[in-house]
Amino acid sequence: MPRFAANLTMMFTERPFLDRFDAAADAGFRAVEFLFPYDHAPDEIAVRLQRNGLTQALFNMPPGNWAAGERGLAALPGRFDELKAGIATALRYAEATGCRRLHLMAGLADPADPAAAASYRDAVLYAADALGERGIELMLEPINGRDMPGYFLNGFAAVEGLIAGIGRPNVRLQFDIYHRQILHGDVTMALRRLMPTIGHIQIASVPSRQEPDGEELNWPFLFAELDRLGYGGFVGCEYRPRGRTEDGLGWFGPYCG
Ligand SMILES: O=C(O)[C@@H](O)C(=O)CO
Ligand SMILES: [Mg+2]
Repeated sequence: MPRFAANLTMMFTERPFLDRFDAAADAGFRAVEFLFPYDHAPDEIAVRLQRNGLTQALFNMPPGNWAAGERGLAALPGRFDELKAGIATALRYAEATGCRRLHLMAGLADPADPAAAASYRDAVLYAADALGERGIELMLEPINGRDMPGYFLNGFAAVEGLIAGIGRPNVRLQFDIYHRQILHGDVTMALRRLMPTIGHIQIASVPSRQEPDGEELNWPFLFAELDRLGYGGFVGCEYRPRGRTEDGLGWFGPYCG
């Protein structure tokens, strides 16, 4: 049975961030993920995890100035020092929370620009080694250009090629099924082919990005497929509930507990 992680950036937003840990545990989740923890001290988050018996499945490294529209620094030439400082910050949070996976966002840049491509590769190598020393996996996630126009990592092929050629076993694919379906479709065959490189999976219905309980994809089939493929990682519930989060958890009933 897949191990689902509630995404606390999108779910349980009826409550302040730190209270969402309690709500996720009350709803039956044993793991959580979120985009960014940096508005709160590492220990505050660790306390919420511990008191609820939750595992921190994943979070993102600092993305630059998110409020100003930045979506990562890795592919931005000239931002390497800031990127390194962000990785050091993320590692402090990973240590406090016991998190074994960190996502490095690429940023808004033209994938055909050689300077952006070189910057991205250097950033991935640096992050891979910094995380690898601590036994942490580095996640790279293709994101569709409708949700994030201008994002550097806007297709699966580039990530697949990078992971295959970079020679760092802790660099893994963050396979967000929502983005995959919008970008390329063929979700099941991609899961089968890419399973050896997948370090984390995320889900949301397509196209609404709401509960994984309908629309384009057959969720019970996909969840059973993850079991057939022997996927042992987490499945992040990165969706925006249609209404109150708890009211939309009918899909989770068979997998809870
Ligand atoms: O799919 C997404 O958007 C996220 O996983 C993310 O990390 C960036 O927003
Ligand atoms: Mg995602």
